[in-house]
Amino acid sequence: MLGKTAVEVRADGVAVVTINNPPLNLLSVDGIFYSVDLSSYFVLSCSVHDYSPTDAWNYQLVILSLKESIEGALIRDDVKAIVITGSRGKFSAGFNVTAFGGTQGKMTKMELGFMSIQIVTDTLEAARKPFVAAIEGPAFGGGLEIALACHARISTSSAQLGLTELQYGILPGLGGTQRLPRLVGLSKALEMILMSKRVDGKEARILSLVDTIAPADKFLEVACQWALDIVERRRPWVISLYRTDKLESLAEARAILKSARLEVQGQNPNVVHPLVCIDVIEQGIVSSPRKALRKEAEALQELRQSSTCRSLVHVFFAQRQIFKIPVISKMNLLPRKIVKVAVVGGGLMSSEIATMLVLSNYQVILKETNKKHLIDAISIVEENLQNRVKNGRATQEGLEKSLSLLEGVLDYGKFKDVDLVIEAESESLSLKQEIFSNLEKCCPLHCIFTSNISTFSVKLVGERTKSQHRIAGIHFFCLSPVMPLMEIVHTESTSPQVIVDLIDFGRKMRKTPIMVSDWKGYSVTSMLLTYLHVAVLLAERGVDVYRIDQALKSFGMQVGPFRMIDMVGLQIFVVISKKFVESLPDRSYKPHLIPILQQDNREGERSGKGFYNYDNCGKVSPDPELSEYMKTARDASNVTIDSKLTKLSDSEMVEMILFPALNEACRMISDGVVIRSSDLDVASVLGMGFPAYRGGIIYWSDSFGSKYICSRLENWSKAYGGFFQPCNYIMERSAKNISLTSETRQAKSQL
Ligand SMILES: C[C@H](O)CC(=O)SCCNC(=O)CCNC(=O)[C@H](O)C(C)(C)COP(=O)(O)OP(=O)(O)OC[C@H]1O[C@@H](n2cnc3c(N)ncnc32)[C@H](O)[C@@H]1OP(=O)(O)O
Repeated sequence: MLGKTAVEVRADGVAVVTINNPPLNLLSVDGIFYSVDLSSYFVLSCSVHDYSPTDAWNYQLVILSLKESIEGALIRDDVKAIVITGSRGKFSAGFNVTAFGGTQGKMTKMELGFMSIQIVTDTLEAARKPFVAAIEGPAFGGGLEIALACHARISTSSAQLGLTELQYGILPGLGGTQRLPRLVGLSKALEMILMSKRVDGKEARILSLVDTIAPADKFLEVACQWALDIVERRRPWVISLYRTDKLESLAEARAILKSARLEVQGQNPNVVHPLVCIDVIEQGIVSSPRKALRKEAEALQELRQSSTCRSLVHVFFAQRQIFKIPVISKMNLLPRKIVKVAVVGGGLMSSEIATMLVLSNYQVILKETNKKHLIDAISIVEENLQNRVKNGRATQEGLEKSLSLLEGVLDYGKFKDVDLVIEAESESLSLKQEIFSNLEKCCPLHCIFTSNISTFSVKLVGERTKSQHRIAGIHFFCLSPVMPLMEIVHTESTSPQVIVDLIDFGRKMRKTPIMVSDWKGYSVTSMLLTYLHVAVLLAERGVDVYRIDQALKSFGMQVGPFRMIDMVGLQIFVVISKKFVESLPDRSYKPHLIPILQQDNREGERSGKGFYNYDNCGKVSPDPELSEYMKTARDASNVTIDSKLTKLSDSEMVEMILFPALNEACRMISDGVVIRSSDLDVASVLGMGFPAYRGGIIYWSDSFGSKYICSRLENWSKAYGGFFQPCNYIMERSAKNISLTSETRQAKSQL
């Protein structure tokens, strides 16, 4: 039965309690437990079985089944110690997060307090028999918190441990705020909790989060022996909640908490849950951990109903949906191994792609036709890798290993064992078609041919081959090395196997791959470009560049648009913009300012100057000289300062810059470019730096409604041209007053 925990009492007197709620042994199956008033139940009864009318939900709430199992083991005379583990190699991935973000149910403040205090603290941690957690696979959120309350933890080296609750806008609710700092020290605990950081068993051992690591075939045995050793007093019986030896002194702790508060306020000024979490941790340190447990439960009850929580839970599930490709997912195809990748073309983009590939341990052939261009391209890869060493993200040894994976070539001689080709040549259809014909002649039959950013449809690029089934597009997002997004462009002929291979390739590159249809060469990149273009339009009409960046940062974007252009590099921005402007002139803005900056070698962060100044220590500062460039750009293009725009409030500015990007996103939904609208929420978060706590760009639109968005775009389009013209999707929905997130009548993607 779902949600059951199994108990096996061994001959040596150890009861092994196994959480058995496959596939991830979540502690609850769904949000149902929030619709039950547990507080009144637990006042009446302490046994799950006494509560017969809702026996079914008892098993929905796995933690109650766990409580029953451990209470059963505690009263048995033949049980000396208890080991808690999870079935099928997974300890527990914590609570089902669908239970969070809703406002349903009558959960009172007592309920999570009950679980945290009566079950985890008073039944488990305070038991007269020792508990040991045997951890394999994931131990996240509430799963790890149960392990923290055990008197010792044994894990495999590949186990994954973390208190990931802040990722959902809540805080650890089963005592994690109190026990983790006491086990690993306050600094480390804050780092793990505030960043929802996951560590493997090896790192957990270094942190003293686990007591020892053991091989997968022995860890349960080791845990049982450890439990018996505690009984025999050969190992310490440690109650985490009252440990103080790992905690910093009170003065140090206060200083650490103060700087953590400043940091989270600086990073995320619009969310409260990290600050609430720090308050709860502090209370445990300066007052009493038990009082803090109650505060933790109350805070969880409050936070789980917030819009931040709802948005973050939406993003969590949207991210998981992305990997589900209707039809193909059901085929159960396994990805083929990609070992060697060829990059064709020696421009800046090819060097960036080659850098990412060697960093992901792929063997790489970089092909150019011109020797000098090849040498230049390889030196850019070297420079990229050197920069990683300089800023401490890699070692010299790592750099040498990465470089050893790269080989520059001038012909196709070494393509006979290549598994994947990424063509990144300049924008000439005939050149691209010729390259694809050559690839067909020189590469093995299984090799996948892809084209990187192109204004031409992928189908057209591969037209002269007989290999349509193995042709696709790969778009690395502009900020490729930093943005964890990758687009896979499929045609109607791309085979399901190739799609599965490319999704796996994306995952191995640590990117989230989003599927888009081969549609006139425009894709998610156009959403980002529109956002950047409007920002430039406003700046050229007199709005201060740094004010624009600050307004967008305050809204929650990871970086403002001009800082982002500097990070991408003006050269790459121009290359991508040019294609966008050429193919969609009515939907793009041709920036006048950028070429003027480039004339003075202001190429962005890489050159030390762009919209900002960058010093050698990585300090970024506004440049007072920028206003001169602005003036020159205005004079050269006859653009004048627009007092209406310079008087925009910050929130009006945010809308004016983000609604056109939303407009682009809506076009992609209605044209069936993406599989589902939530894919664009993920794309905006991972590709544009849109704040996840606002749920992504489409989800966010619900806070305005289609009518408002449409009317704003219409007004701007009257004043500033077709660039702002709302698409049919928005106009139709506005006319009917339907939300932009509603899936009704959404055009179907080809997949
Ligand atoms: C009170 C407490 O303090 C609060 C909490 O416990 S909050 C919960 C903390 N837990 C987490 O953050 C774990 C989140 N999950 C994960 O990171 C990953 O699922 C994992 C690393 C555990 C496994 O990854 P992987 O093997 O790739 O499986 P994945 O596809 O992600 O998940 C399998 C299914 O479980 C679902 N799932 C995973 N974790 C879930 C969770 N915590 N709640 C609800 N559903 C979850 C996924 O959506 C997916 O559903 P689907 O099959 O319908 O698409």
